[in-house]
Amino acid sequence: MATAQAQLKTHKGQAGESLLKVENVSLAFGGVRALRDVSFEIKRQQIFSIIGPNGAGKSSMLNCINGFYHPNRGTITYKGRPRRQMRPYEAANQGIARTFQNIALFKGMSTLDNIMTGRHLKTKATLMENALWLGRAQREEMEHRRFCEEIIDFLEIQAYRKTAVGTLPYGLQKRVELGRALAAEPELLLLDEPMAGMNLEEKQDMARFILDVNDEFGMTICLIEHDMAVVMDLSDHIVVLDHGEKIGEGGPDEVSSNPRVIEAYLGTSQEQEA
Ligand SMILES: Nc1ncnc2c1ncn2[C@@H]1O[C@H](COP(=O)(O)OP(=O)(O)OP(=O)(O)O)[C@@H](O)[C@H]1O
Repeated sequence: MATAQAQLKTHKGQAGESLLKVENVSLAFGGVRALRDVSFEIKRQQIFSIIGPNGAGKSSMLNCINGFYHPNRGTITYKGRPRRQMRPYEAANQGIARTFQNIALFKGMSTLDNIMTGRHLKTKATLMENALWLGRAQREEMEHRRFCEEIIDFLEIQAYRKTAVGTLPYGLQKRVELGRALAAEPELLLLDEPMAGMNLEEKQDMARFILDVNDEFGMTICLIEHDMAVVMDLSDHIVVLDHGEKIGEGGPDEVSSNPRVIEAYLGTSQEQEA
């Protein structure tokens, strides 16, 4: 039987192939233009970051990618298939998983049970089979449990597997949320501010897990993050948004020396950190 780690690797694809292409995407909420004609491409096995000041349109972009929002204009091509509109469950079915800026876990449920909810879309047994607890439902449940236990080992949260997540420190809750996203066996993992609210040690742990997920499973990761040290350390490629517009992109060196990016964002974020 394949281990969870082997299963997570099977989606690897060819490094450097286009996984997601965003072309001329615009999105407005009434008079607010959240995204204006934004284009970029995420390649397989990249760690790709979207940065920019508050209100720049970063979360709106993630919401377009995973089908929460539908762009007014433009196209998103995922695994070679262009689409204007995609519903969140379709995006999830096709291998896009996401964590949220504000943790979205079931606080009263254990770590294991929260991670198990990430396997929901992998369930093939019918409602009736589940209700009557027939053979296939039992086998699936055991298989999902084994998969989730292996994710728990990988994320080093064995000690908390039966603990209600609401009682865990913030950094560990974020790790459980990552575990739940991994349980869906995604090909594209969207992380919305994975380090927000963490202390230095928690940030270092999370950075290590993001790198391991990318290295060991070849998983493509797109993240939004305000901690520039983390972004510059982790990213292969960065896109910078400001007022809904793309104002720069490239590798960490290219982006951090781009005068437009420094003026709109890095200057202020560096001042805030000083
Ligand atoms: N559901 C919505 N309804 C109305 N306006 C929205 C909605 N979602 C986002 N906006 C607006 O779109 C713009 C971009 O917001 P978005 O949350 O995408 O920015 P962001 O870069 O993620 O910001 P932050 O770093 O503060 O999270 C903002 O002006 C915001 O108020």
